[in-house]
Amino acid sequence: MTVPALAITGLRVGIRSDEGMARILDHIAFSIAPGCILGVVGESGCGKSTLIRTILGILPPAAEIVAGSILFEGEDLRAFSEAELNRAVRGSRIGFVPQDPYLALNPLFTIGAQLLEVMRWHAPGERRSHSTRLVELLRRVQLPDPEAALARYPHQFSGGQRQRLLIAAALACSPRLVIADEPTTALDVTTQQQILRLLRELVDELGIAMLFVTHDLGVVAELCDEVSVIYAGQTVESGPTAAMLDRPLHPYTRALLACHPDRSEGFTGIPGAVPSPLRAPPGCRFAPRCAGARPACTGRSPAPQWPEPGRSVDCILYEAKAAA
Ligand SMILES: Nc1ncnc2c1ncn2[C@@H]1O[C@H](COP(=O)(O)OP(=O)(O)OP(=O)(O)O)[C@@H](O)[C@H]1O
Repeated sequence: MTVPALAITGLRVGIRSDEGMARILDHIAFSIAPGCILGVVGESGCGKSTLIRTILGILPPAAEIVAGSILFEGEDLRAFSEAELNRAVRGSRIGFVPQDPYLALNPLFTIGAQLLEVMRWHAPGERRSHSTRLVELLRRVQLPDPEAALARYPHQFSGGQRQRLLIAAALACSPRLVIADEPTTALDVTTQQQILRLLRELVDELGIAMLFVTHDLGVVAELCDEVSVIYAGQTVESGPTAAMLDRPLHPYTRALLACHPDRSEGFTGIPGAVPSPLRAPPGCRFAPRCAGARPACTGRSPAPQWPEPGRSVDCILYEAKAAA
């Protein structure tokens, strides 16, 4: 059996505040096989950034992992020291593509200086061999005139070209997992399509796994093999993309789809807002916004159900169906 590139189970992250300890992530679970792209979807405030920070080991001081495991290629990331994560995981075995290509590059240094520094930090070696590999990478991400690009500054590239540079930076140390944080949000639609196509090609060609975090189900439909939907810090539904978009099970996934202009007849929003983890409602956190909520939904958290092979849903309505 193939070892998943990333397997997360029962992940809980708490955050201390003046109002007490809040569960910012609660019962997060998913896994990603090599060569697969998993989309993690949720509205703003659902905990997507916290999830990324937890995996990369860069939570703010007030936050801590309370329970669960994060296995990266079978190794428990929670057991790694800060120095090991820094030297051998972040930016090397796990690459990262940030959201905003305009902010992520330092305007004062050339592309060559910035990207070669990343490569030297993780793999000290001869400058010339790093340069050769970097030029190959820039060619692979379809950046025009890659040799000349090394001597240029970030402002001399378009947004799409900067995102290609950041993808090259994420791949520079041959990662086994790439985490992409809404990498196309700041781009126009045509450039977005080109970047999505490039990411798909790279994953297929290199056999790496990708965790693609987004609020956009349209992007998920185009790119991802599997989807995990999170709401208020909890995984509510996971499964293969096509099945989930055709037959969403959880009321939140259905509501998200109904908000998408390409996938709904009349545009409807979801009433209310994602609750702060400090004031999370009891029971199912989506219940106050759910059209199908029953009194039992606020009494306790739903247990995960597997109504079809490869699909999971955390909703009391499916517990009743399973028991029938
Ligand atoms: N340091 C912190 N202290 C207190 N609450 C926090 C902290 N960081 C995040 N939160 C809260 O945790 C929840 C999840 O935040 P997070 O930034 O992970 O969401 P997100 O899905 O990434 O949102 P967005 O898409 O807007 O970036 C939010 O309610 C946020 O206010």
